[in-house]
Amino acid sequence: MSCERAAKYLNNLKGVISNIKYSPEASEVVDLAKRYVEDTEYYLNSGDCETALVTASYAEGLLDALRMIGKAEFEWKRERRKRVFVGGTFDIVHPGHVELLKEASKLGDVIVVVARDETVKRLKGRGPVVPQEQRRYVVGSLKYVKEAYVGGEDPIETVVKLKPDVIFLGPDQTWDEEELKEELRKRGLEVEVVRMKEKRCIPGGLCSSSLIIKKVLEEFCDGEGY
Ligand SMILES: Cc1cc2nc3c(=O)[nH]c(=O)nc-3n(C[C@H](O)[C@H](O)[C@H](O)COP(=O)(O)O)c2cc1C
Ligand SMILES: Nc1ncnc2c1ncn2[C@@H]1O[C@H](COP(=O)(O)OP(=O)(O)OP(=O)(O)O)[C@@H](O)[C@H]1O
Repeated sequence: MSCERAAKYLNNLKGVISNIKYSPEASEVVDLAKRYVEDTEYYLNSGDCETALVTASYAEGLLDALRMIGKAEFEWKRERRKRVFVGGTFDIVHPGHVELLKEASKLGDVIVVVARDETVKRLKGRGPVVPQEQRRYVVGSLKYVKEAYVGGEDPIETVVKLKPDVIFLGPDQTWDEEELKEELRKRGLEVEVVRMKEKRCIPGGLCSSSLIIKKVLEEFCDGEGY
Protein backbone atom coordinates (compact mmCIF):
# COMPACT_ATOMS: atom_id res chain seq x y z
CA MET A 1 0.00 0.00 0.00
CA SER A 2 2.76 2.48 0.93
CA CYS A 3 4.59 1.49 -2.31
CA GLU A 4 1.47 2.32 -4.34
CA ARG A 5 1.16 5.67 -2.58
CA ALA A 6 4.84 6.49 -2.98
CA ALA A 7 4.66 5.65 -6.72
CA LYS A 8 1.62 7.94 -7.08
CA TYR A 9 3.36 10.80 -5.23
CA LEU A 10 6.51 10.33 -7.31
CA ASN A 11 4.49 10.51 -10.50
CA ASN A 12 2.75 13.71 -9.36
CA LEU A 13 6.06 15.26 -8.27
CA LYS A 14 7.70 14.48 -11.60
CA GLY A 15 4.79 16.13 -13.39
CA VAL A 16 5.15 19.26 -11.26
CA ILE A 17 8.96 19.41 -11.53
CA SER A 18 8.82 19.22 -15.33
CA ASN A 19 6.38 22.16 -15.60
CA ILE A 20 7.19 24.36 -12.61
CA LYS A 21 7.76 28.09 -13.18
CA TYR A 22 9.77 29.84 -10.46
CA SER A 23 11.63 33.04 -9.76
CA PRO A 24 15.49 32.96 -9.70
CA GLU A 25 15.72 33.27 -5.91
CA ALA A 26 13.73 30.04 -5.57
CA SER A 27 16.18 27.98 -7.65
CA GLU A 28 18.13 26.66 -4.67
CA VAL A 29 14.96 25.32 -3.01
CA VAL A 30 13.66 23.91 -6.31
CA ASP A 31 17.00 22.09 -6.78
CA LEU A 32 16.68 20.67 -3.28
CA ALA A 33 13.14 19.49 -4.06
CA LYS A 34 14.44 17.86 -7.27
CA ARG A 35 17.05 15.96 -5.25
CA TYR A 36 14.33 14.70 -2.90
CA VAL A 37 12.36 13.56 -5.95
CA GLU A 38 15.45 11.65 -7.17
CA ASP A 39 15.80 10.14 -3.69
CA THR A 40 12.15 9.09 -3.81
CA GLU A 41 12.76 7.23 -7.07
CA TYR A 42 15.88 5.61 -5.62
CA TYR A 43 14.11 4.41 -2.42
CA LEU A 44 11.07 3.24 -4.36
CA ASN A 45 13.23 1.20 -6.75
CA SER A 46 15.10 -0.34 -3.84
CA GLY A 47 11.83 -1.36 -2.15
CA ASP A 48 12.11 1.05 0.80
CA CYS A 49 8.66 2.55 0.29
CA GLU A 50 8.37 4.13 3.76
CA THR A 51 11.48 6.26 3.17
CA ALA A 52 10.25 7.00 -0.36
CA LEU A 53 7.06 8.39 1.20
CA VAL A 54 9.08 10.57 3.58
CA THR A 55 11.29 12.02 0.83
CA ALA A 56 8.26 12.58 -1.43
CA SER A 57 6.45 14.43 1.37
CA TYR A 58 9.53 16.59 1.97
CA ALA A 59 9.72 17.54 -1.70
CA GLU A 60 5.99 18.31 -1.72
CA GLY A 61 6.37 20.53 1.34
CA LEU A 62 9.21 22.52 -0.22
CA LEU A 63 7.26 23.08 -3.43
CA ASP A 64 4.04 24.00 -1.61
CA ALA A 65 5.93 26.52 0.55
CA LEU A 66 7.43 28.18 -2.54
CA ARG A 67 4.00 28.42 -4.08
CA MET A 68 2.52 29.89 -0.88
CA ILE A 69 5.02 32.73 -0.84
CA GLY A 70 4.46 33.39 -4.53
CA LYS A 71 7.90 32.22 -5.71
CA ALA A 72 6.67 29.28 -7.78
CA GLU A 73 3.68 28.41 -9.95
CA PHE A 74 2.43 24.88 -10.56
CA GLU A 75 -0.64 22.66 -10.12
CA TRP A 76 -0.87 19.25 -8.48
CA LYS A 77 -2.56 16.77 -10.76
CA ARG A 78 -5.96 15.95 -9.30
CA GLU A 79 -7.28 12.45 -9.68
CA ARG A 80 -10.65 12.41 -11.38
CA ARG A 81 -13.36 10.99 -9.14
CA LYS A 82 -15.18 7.99 -10.53
CA ARG A 83 -18.75 8.38 -11.79
CA VAL A 84 -20.97 5.78 -10.17
CA PHE A 85 -24.29 5.06 -11.88
CA VAL A 86 -27.29 3.90 -9.84
CA GLY A 87 -30.60 3.18 -11.59
CA GLY A 88 -33.89 2.45 -9.85
CA THR A 89 -37.47 3.47 -9.16
CA PHE A 90 -37.10 5.27 -5.80
CA ASP A 91 -40.86 5.67 -5.50
CA ILE A 92 -41.24 6.17 -1.75
CA VAL A 93 -37.74 6.80 -0.45
CA HIS A 94 -36.78 4.67 2.57
CA PRO A 95 -33.60 3.89 4.58
CA GLY A 96 -32.75 0.94 2.28
CA HIS A 97 -32.42 3.42 -0.60
CA VAL A 98 -30.25 5.66 1.56
CA GLU A 99 -28.00 2.70 2.46
CA LEU A 100 -27.69 1.79 -1.22
CA LEU A 101 -26.70 5.33 -2.19
CA LYS A 102 -24.32 5.66 0.79
CA GLU A 103 -22.54 2.46 -0.29
CA ALA A 104 -22.37 3.68 -3.91
CA SER A 105 -20.91 7.02 -2.81
CA LYS A 106 -17.92 5.22 -1.29
CA LEU A 107 -16.87 4.44 -4.88
CA GLY A 108 -17.16 7.98 -6.28
CA ASP A 109 -19.70 10.59 -7.38
CA VAL A 110 -23.16 9.08 -7.53
CA ILE A 111 -25.27 9.70 -10.63
CA VAL A 112 -28.84 8.40 -10.21
CA VAL A 113 -31.25 7.59 -13.01
CA VAL A 114 -34.83 7.17 -11.82
CA ALA A 115 -37.02 4.88 -13.91
CA ARG A 116 -39.63 6.60 -16.07
CA ASP A 117 -43.25 6.19 -14.98
CA GLU A 118 -43.94 3.96 -18.04
CA THR A 119 -40.96 1.75 -17.22
CA VAL A 120 -42.21 1.26 -13.67
CA LYS A 121 -45.71 0.37 -14.96
CA ARG A 122 -44.21 -2.13 -17.35
CA LEU A 123 -41.81 -3.75 -14.87
CA LYS A 124 -43.81 -3.65 -11.64
CA GLY A 125 -47.30 -4.06 -13.10
CA ARG A 126 -48.36 -0.82 -11.39
CA GLY A 127 -47.40 2.79 -11.79
CA PRO A 128 -45.39 4.60 -9.14
CA VAL A 129 -47.20 6.68 -6.49
CA VAL A 130 -44.79 9.57 -6.99
CA PRO A 131 -44.35 11.07 -10.49
CA GLN A 132 -40.92 10.72 -12.15
CA GLU A 133 -39.86 14.38 -11.87
CA GLN A 134 -40.62 14.41 -8.13
CA ARG A 135 -38.71 11.15 -7.63
CA ARG A 136 -35.74 12.68 -9.46
CA TYR A 137 -35.94 15.85 -7.35
CA VAL A 138 -36.09 14.03 -4.01
CA VAL A 139 -33.31 11.52 -4.78
CA GLY A 140 -31.17 14.28 -6.28
CA SER A 141 -31.44 16.21 -3.00
CA LEU A 142 -29.96 13.40 -0.87
CA LYS A 143 -26.46 14.09 0.39
CA TYR A 144 -24.94 10.98 -1.22
CA VAL A 145 -26.14 11.96 -4.70
CA LYS A 146 -24.27 14.29 -7.05
CA GLU A 147 -26.68 14.31 -10.02
CA ALA A 148 -30.08 12.77 -10.77
CA TYR A 149 -31.93 12.29 -14.06
CA VAL A 150 -35.14 10.71 -15.32
CA GLY A 151 -34.29 7.70 -17.50
CA GLY A 152 -34.77 7.45 -21.22
CA GLU A 153 -36.48 4.72 -23.26
CA ASP A 154 -33.36 2.59 -23.67
CA PRO A 155 -31.34 1.92 -20.48
CA ILE A 156 -28.16 1.05 -22.36
CA GLU A 157 -28.42 4.29 -24.32
CA THR A 158 -28.89 6.15 -21.02
CA VAL A 159 -25.73 4.63 -19.55
CA VAL A 160 -23.74 5.36 -22.70
CA LYS A 161 -24.83 9.02 -22.55
CA LEU A 162 -23.79 9.42 -18.89
CA LYS A 163 -20.48 7.55 -19.29
CA PRO A 164 -20.05 6.17 -15.77
CA ASP A 165 -16.94 4.32 -14.61
CA VAL A 166 -18.99 2.04 -12.35
CA ILE A 167 -22.58 0.76 -12.36
CA PHE A 168 -23.74 0.02 -8.82
CA LEU A 169 -26.60 -2.48 -8.77
CA GLY A 170 -29.03 -3.02 -5.92
CA PRO A 171 -29.14 -6.41 -4.16
CA ASP A 172 -32.40 -7.46 -5.85
CA GLN A 173 -32.01 -5.91 -9.28
CA THR A 174 -32.36 -8.49 -12.04
CA TRP A 175 -29.66 -7.10 -14.30
CA ASP A 176 -26.91 -9.61 -15.09
CA GLU A 177 -23.49 -8.08 -14.45
CA GLU A 178 -21.70 -9.79 -17.36
CA GLU A 179 -24.49 -9.14 -19.89
CA LEU A 180 -24.61 -5.49 -18.89
CA LYS A 181 -20.85 -5.12 -19.28
CA GLU A 182 -20.94 -6.91 -22.65
CA GLU A 183 -23.79 -4.73 -24.00
CA LEU A 184 -21.88 -1.62 -23.00
CA ARG A 185 -18.61 -2.91 -24.38
CA LYS A 186 -20.37 -3.34 -27.76
CA ARG A 187 -21.16 0.40 -27.58
CA GLY A 188 -17.56 1.28 -26.77
CA LEU A 189 -17.94 1.76 -23.00
CA GLU A 190 -15.84 -0.16 -20.47
CA VAL A 191 -17.53 -0.14 -17.06
CA GLU A 192 -17.08 -1.92 -13.80
CA VAL A 193 -20.30 -3.46 -12.47
CA VAL A 194 -20.58 -3.80 -8.70
CA ARG A 195 -23.53 -5.16 -6.76
CA MET A 196 -24.51 -4.42 -3.17
CA LYS A 197 -24.58 -7.83 -1.51
CA GLU A 198 -27.46 -7.57 0.90
CA LYS A 199 -30.44 -5.38 1.61
CA ARG A 200 -30.12 -3.14 4.65
CA CYS A 201 -32.46 -1.22 6.90
CA ILE A 202 -32.48 0.62 10.19
CA PRO A 203 -33.78 -1.19 13.30
CA GLY A 204 -37.57 -1.26 13.18
CA GLY A 205 -37.51 0.42 9.75
CA LEU A 206 -39.81 -0.22 6.80
CA CYS A 207 -37.43 -0.70 3.90
CA SER A 208 -39.53 -1.43 0.84
CA SER A 209 -41.66 1.00 -1.17
CA SER A 210 -44.27 -1.73 -1.80
CA LEU A 211 -44.51 -2.56 1.91
CA ILE A 212 -45.05 1.11 2.73
CA ILE A 213 -47.86 1.31 0.16
CA LYS A 214 -49.36 -1.92 1.54
CA LYS A 215 -49.30 -0.55 5.08
CA VAL A 216 -50.98 2.68 4.00
CA LEU A 217 -53.68 0.70 2.20
CA GLU A 218 -54.26 -1.63 5.13
CA GLU A 219 -54.19 0.91 7.93
CA PHE A 220 -55.45 4.15 6.46
CA CYS A 221 -57.91 3.23 3.78
CA ASP A 222 -61.14 3.88 5.64
CA GLY A 223 -60.37 7.59 5.27
CA GLU A 224 -60.80 8.26 9.02
CA GLY A 225 -59.05 11.41 10.15
CA TYR A 226 -58.39 12.61 6.60
C1 LIG B 1 -27.99 0.30 -15.70
C2 LIG B 1 -29.37 0.82 -15.54
C3 LIG B 1 -29.90 1.71 -16.46
C4 LIG B 1 -31.19 2.18 -16.33
N1 LIG B 1 -31.70 3.03 -17.26
C5 LIG B 1 -33.02 3.36 -17.22
C6 LIG B 1 -33.60 4.15 -18.24
O1 LIG B 1 -32.96 4.64 -19.16
N2 LIG B 1 -34.94 4.40 -18.17
C7 LIG B 1 -35.71 3.92 -17.17
O2 LIG B 1 -36.91 4.17 -17.17
N3 LIG B 1 -35.16 3.20 -16.17
C8 LIG B 1 -33.85 2.90 -16.18
N4 LIG B 1 -33.29 2.17 -15.18
C9 LIG B 1 -34.12 1.77 -14.06
C10 LIG B 1 -34.62 0.39 -14.28
O3 LIG B 1 -35.64 0.43 -15.24
C11 LIG B 1 -35.07 -0.12 -12.93
O4 LIG B 1 -33.96 -0.73 -12.39
C12 LIG B 1 -36.23 -1.01 -13.01
O5 LIG B 1 -37.33 -0.16 -13.00
C13 LIG B 1 -36.30 -2.01 -11.86
O6 LIG B 1 -36.76 -1.34 -10.69
P1 LIG B 1 -35.91 -1.23 -9.36
O7 LIG B 1 -34.50 -1.28 -9.76
O8 LIG B 1 -36.35 0.05 -8.83
O9 LIG B 1 -36.32 -2.42 -8.54
C14 LIG B 1 -31.98 1.75 -15.24
C15 LIG B 1 -31.43 0.89 -14.27
C16 LIG B 1 -30.14 0.44 -14.42
C17 LIG B 1 -29.57 -0.49 -13.38
N1 LIG C 1 -33.44 -2.40 1.85
C1 LIG C 1 -32.66 -2.13 0.82
N2 LIG C 1 -31.32 -2.12 0.97
C2 LIG C 1 -30.52 -1.83 -0.07
N3 LIG C 1 -30.96 -1.54 -1.30
C3 LIG C 1 -32.28 -1.53 -1.51
C4 LIG C 1 -33.20 -1.82 -0.48
N4 LIG C 1 -34.46 -1.73 -0.98
C5 LIG C 1 -34.30 -1.40 -2.27
N5 LIG C 1 -33.01 -1.29 -2.61
C6 LIG C 1 -32.44 -0.93 -3.90
O1 LIG C 1 -32.87 0.35 -4.26
C7 LIG C 1 -32.97 0.45 -5.69
C8 LIG C 1 -34.34 0.98 -6.06
O2 LIG C 1 -35.28 0.01 -5.68
P1 LIG C 1 -36.83 0.26 -5.62
O3 LIG C 1 -37.10 1.70 -5.83
O4 LIG C 1 -37.50 -0.72 -6.51
O5 LIG C 1 -37.13 -0.02 -4.08
P2 LIG C 1 -38.00 -1.14 -3.38
O6 LIG C 1 -38.27 -0.66 -2.02
O7 LIG C 1 -37.30 -2.45 -3.53
O8 LIG C 1 -39.34 -1.13 -4.22
P3 LIG C 1 -40.47 -2.27 -4.22
O9 LIG C 1 -40.80 -2.56 -2.80
O10 LIG C 1 -41.59 -1.62 -4.99
O11 LIG C 1 -39.88 -3.43 -4.96
C9 LIG C 1 -32.72 -0.95 -6.22
O12 LIG C 1 -31.37 -1.01 -6.59
C10 LIG C 1 -32.95 -1.84 -5.01
O13 LIG C 1 -32.19 -3.04 -5.08
